[in-house]
Amino acid sequence: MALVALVAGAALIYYMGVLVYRLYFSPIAKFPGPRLAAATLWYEFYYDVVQTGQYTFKIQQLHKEYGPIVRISPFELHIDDPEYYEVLYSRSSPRDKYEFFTQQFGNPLSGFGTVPHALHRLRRQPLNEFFSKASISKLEPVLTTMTEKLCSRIDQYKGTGEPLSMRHVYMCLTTDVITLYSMNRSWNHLDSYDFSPMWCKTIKATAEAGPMLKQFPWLFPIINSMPDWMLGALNPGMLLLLTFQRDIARQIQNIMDNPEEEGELPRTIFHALLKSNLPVEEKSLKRLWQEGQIVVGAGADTTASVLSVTTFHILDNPDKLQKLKDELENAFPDRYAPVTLAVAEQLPYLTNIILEGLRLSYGISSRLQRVAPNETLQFHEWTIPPGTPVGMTSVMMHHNEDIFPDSYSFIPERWVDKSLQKYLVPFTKGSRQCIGINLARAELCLVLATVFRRYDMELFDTVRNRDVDLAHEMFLPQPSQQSKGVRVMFS
Ligand code: HEM
Repeated sequence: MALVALVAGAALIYYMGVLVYRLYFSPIAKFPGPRLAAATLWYEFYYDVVQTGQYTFKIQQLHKEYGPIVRISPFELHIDDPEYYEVLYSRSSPRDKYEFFTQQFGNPLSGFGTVPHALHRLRRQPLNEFFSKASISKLEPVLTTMTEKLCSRIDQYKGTGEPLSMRHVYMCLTTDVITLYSMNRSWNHLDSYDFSPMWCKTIKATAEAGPMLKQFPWLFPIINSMPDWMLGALNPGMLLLLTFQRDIARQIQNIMDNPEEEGELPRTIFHALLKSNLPVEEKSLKRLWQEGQIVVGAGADTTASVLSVTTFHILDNPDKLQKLKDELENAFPDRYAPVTLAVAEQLPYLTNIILEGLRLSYGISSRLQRVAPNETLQFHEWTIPPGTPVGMTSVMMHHNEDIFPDSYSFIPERWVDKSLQKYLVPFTKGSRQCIGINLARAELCLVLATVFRRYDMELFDTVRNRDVDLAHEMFLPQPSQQSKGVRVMFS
């Protein structure tokens, strides 16, 4: 009994000490923000886990109350000032990631999950050529074939009055493209009779588990050691994720066992990594499946979400729809001929539609922290000590009313002013910018041009604030839990 009291007393003194340190002596003690957020990570936990993806909205409010820089946790700062974006997300100065945040994905060995700047540079380098603009333009025939396959599936529904759930439909396409391109084996989701809704669920469940895993990373080994039946009963989403990981690992093991000849480009990202001059420990199966999981996960839902949100906004604005249709008809007189990327990319209205779609779908909706390991950052009168995680958020950038007036409205015309592009950050900027940006842009351009040239489309029971607008911030933006998705009828 006395021992228990002693331990409890010692723990209490320890936690009081931590509290006093965080509030008064931490290197970021002087930054404005709620005292509770400065004292404990439970503040963030409450908004992210208990309230399900609400911390982004709370941070928005905190900026209104405390100004453009806020301490949002015992360790982390957040900035809302579009002019600071390129300083924080620097291309030239070293920027680490923030381990507390990246650990939620369970992929510390992937480029995406890598914390130190130099190691990230090393890991990313062998993949750069694979996803360069030149490599992606060689991929056009594959993209065209996949887009035609998408159309043949849409044709089955055309004129039937049966709506299609566009995030599922688009995600089949984006998944087939990224798996074929990066692993040389398409998962053929476009062949699925119901557009693989389970796959969308898997990615959503992965993102949903993130906030909890971020706070309690020791859950990972427990999850990994559970038998499948138990995990499936406790959390079906996690089981889906493990199945996805195992599938990729099997495929890589196959490649490692049968290294094959190569064409102009390595046949898969794994061939590229295996033949690179990375040190041998960087070529382990464990690291490769983590890289594979990130590339497939990052390449599928992000692009599908932008396509689906953009489709909604075009159809929700009949005057813009007509303008787009006129431009496409002019450029591609035969509505059934495949669209060519070189022509589509030059169309000014389509280009502005895509920019506006990217703005209103945000890309990744959570804050992305960067840590300047050796540099003291200066933000107005505030001096930020080296090693401090600082985040900014695309949602706040894209709704800055000084830069994007009437920011919740879909106004492609605003992009006539090219200087605005500096503030569009769905792919973030700097050394950690999305590696798939060229592929994503090519997919957005080809798919939107093809679908809107070929079909007459109408929204089906799709309500913006229920089905489209950001309601839960789960790394990827999610609409309300009542959402039935963006549903479209084709004729
Ligand atoms: C519209 C579609 C897309 C958007 C909005 C998007 C957005 C982003 C963002 C914001 C990041 C940085 C994340 C961070 O800082 O933590 C990122 C990283 C990444 N994205 Fe994308 N992405 C898209 C499509 C793709 C595609 C098609 C691929 C396929 C290759 C891809 C692969 C990756 C990878 C591998 C990373 C990690 C890069 C690194 O850390 O070096 N993304 N993406």
